[in-house]
Amino acid sequence: MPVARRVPIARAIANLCGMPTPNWPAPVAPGPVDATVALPGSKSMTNRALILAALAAEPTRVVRPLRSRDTLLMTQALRDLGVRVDEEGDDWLIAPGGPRPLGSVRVDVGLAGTVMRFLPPVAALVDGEVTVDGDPRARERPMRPIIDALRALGAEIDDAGRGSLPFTVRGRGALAGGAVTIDASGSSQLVSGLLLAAPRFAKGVEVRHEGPPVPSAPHLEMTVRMLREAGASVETGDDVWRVAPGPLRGGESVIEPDLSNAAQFLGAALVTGGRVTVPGWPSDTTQPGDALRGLLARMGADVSTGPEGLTVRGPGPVLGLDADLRDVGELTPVIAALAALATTPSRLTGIAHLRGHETDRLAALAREINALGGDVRELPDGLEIRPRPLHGGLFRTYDDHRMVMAAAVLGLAVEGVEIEDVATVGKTLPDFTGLWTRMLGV
Ligand SMILES: O=C(O)C1=C[C@@H](OP(=O)(O)O)[C@@H](O)[C@H](O)C1
Ligand SMILES: C=C(OP(=O)(O)O)C(=O)O
Repeated sequence: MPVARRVPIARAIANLCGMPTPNWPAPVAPGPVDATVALPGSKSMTNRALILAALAAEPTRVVRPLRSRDTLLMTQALRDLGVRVDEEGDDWLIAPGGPRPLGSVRVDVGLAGTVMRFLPPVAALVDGEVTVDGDPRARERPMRPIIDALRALGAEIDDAGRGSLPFTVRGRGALAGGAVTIDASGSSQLVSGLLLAAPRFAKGVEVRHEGPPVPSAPHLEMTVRMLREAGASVETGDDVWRVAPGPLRGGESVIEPDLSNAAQFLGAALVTGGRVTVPGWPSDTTQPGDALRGLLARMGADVSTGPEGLTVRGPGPVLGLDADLRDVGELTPVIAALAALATTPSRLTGIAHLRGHETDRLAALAREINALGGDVRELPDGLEIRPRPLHGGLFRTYDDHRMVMAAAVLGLAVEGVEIEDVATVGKTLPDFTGLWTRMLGV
């Protein structure tokens, strides 16, 4: 029986017996892929749009948002703060006027960086007590700089001295705001979170970064652009961002397809010598996934854009890559998987902050690719990957959606790759296995 057919039957039996979901056998590509893959909305844009809408003075329609664990956690968290979020067809409608006065509530951020960093500044505007917590791993992700910054801006936060989740924000219905200096080298989201809520701080905010470089520059541009589109006045300089106080507009916030989630599908074209088109690729975007055009071209792909979208073809061997991925860190797991299948070595640097992501991604990628026979060496801020023939085996995923995506890319070319807890991919792409098997025609 073909590998892909076994999966639903095994899962159905396991579900019926109350057993844990079995590992997912990653399908080997039956030949060069030839597919068009329409992708759901961007996680990063959806969660920014929701925060801005919650703080706006007018109703907002978020058009074609992503529905996944991270964005559903955000809608629930905002509802917990008294914000009204309604479904209308594919869209979400957010009513103005929130957050509202509360007694005390608990908010679950799961493992979502965007929720754990974007929500607390909104909680500081609430008249009430908001306890913020998440998955066990969420308690290890960097939070201290934003807790300290919110305190410096006037918030009362009880974190029992931990500097991490869980903590309680005791809001008084308003926040003074003002100037603050933070070290955001651990995550750009620490800056984005402060900026997104700042139009509602009495004095707005000036955030200055001091420390090693801030990662994920495009995500900061996304924050600034979406704030400006919502009517905020934002000034930027070298490692400094200023947001003036003022009302936010509502209206329509149209969510682009998630370009970071295109990585594995476009990568499949390269690995199999086929063709994949992603429709609706924006011509002007702040999404870091847009960098895939250049990165995949350097790895040997033929990349073109047209009215049908972005098309990647794999005309020859996969080439290794020497690249600083600091700006586009979330692309690393899939790029590392492609590098493990390449014909020449790769060196990926500038990504020390990935050790604070869903899991320590540098350690996890090295361990799991090496468990399949690979040759990956951890650097303090990256990975060195030398191609070696791989074999099948279990690929553990550590609650990390992008580890699932990386494993699926390896499985295209390596017989017998079993992906642990494939459902964890639902953090940003719940229909991943459906999209993947349809792309492959298996
Ligand atoms: O602001 C955002 O939407 C994001 C910023 C980045 O975080 P880091 O700067 O912590 O890498 C990125 O990795 C994450 O997936 C989404
Ligand atoms: C790092 C990521 O997520 P988060 O928003 O939880 O930081 C990611 O999606 O790769």
